[in-house]
Amino acid sequence: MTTPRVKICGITRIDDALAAAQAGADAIGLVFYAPSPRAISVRQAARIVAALPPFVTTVGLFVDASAEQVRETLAAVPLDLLQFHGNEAPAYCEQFQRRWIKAVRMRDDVDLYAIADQYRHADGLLVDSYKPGVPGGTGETFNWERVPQDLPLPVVLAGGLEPGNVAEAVTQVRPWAVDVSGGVERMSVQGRRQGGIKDAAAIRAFINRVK
Ligand SMILES: O=C(O)c1ccccc1N[C@@H]1O[C@H](COP(=O)(O)O)[C@@H](O)[C@H]1O
Repeated sequence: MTTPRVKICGITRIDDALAAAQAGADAIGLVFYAPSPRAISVRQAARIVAALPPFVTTVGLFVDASAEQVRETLAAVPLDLLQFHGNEAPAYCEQFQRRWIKAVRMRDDVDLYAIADQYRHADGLLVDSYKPGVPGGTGETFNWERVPQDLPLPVVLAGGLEPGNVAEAVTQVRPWAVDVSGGVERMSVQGRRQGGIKDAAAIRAFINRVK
């Protein structure tokens, strides 16, 4: 089995981006979706990308954004890949002349073969948990048995991954990559995740478990 790539999503601070890179992350994700606790401004995103060492893929996450918002972001931030996490149609995703992946929220009726066919020009399918009213970053897992091994697109597994469950997830699903956000965030004293603030030790533990 190929060792899965790791994307650390929801980065909002330069120090967290550098911690992810030093721990061996293959990609970082920047959330351009205002309602998210991990939302980032274009200006801060540009600063983070400029601070990164080479060979770390920069991913811009959008949720049903206008095409203008995506274009304006691309003009200011050198993103390598776009992650569409809403209800974007294939033609919309293809218009930016940039590599892209499509997120699929695993509702009960989802047919991943049909979606892979519909989004056949994507560079990958990101499979995430379904929670009504929450487009992503749910911190919840889903039934990994629902992800077939023979999809025609690279699979990025997401949804509630953390250092304690990622090894099992990788063994079961054999994804091309894994994506984590909440599972490597700092905890408050009340035991709540601090949206957008990462925990360097948790990032290291997560990547060590995968690799
Ligand atoms: O991180 C967010 O706040 C977010 C908001 C809207 C859409 C997607 C979002 N994040 C993505 O959700 C999955 C799972 O996150 P988690 O590990 O369960 O917290 C992941 O792909 C993030 O990139």
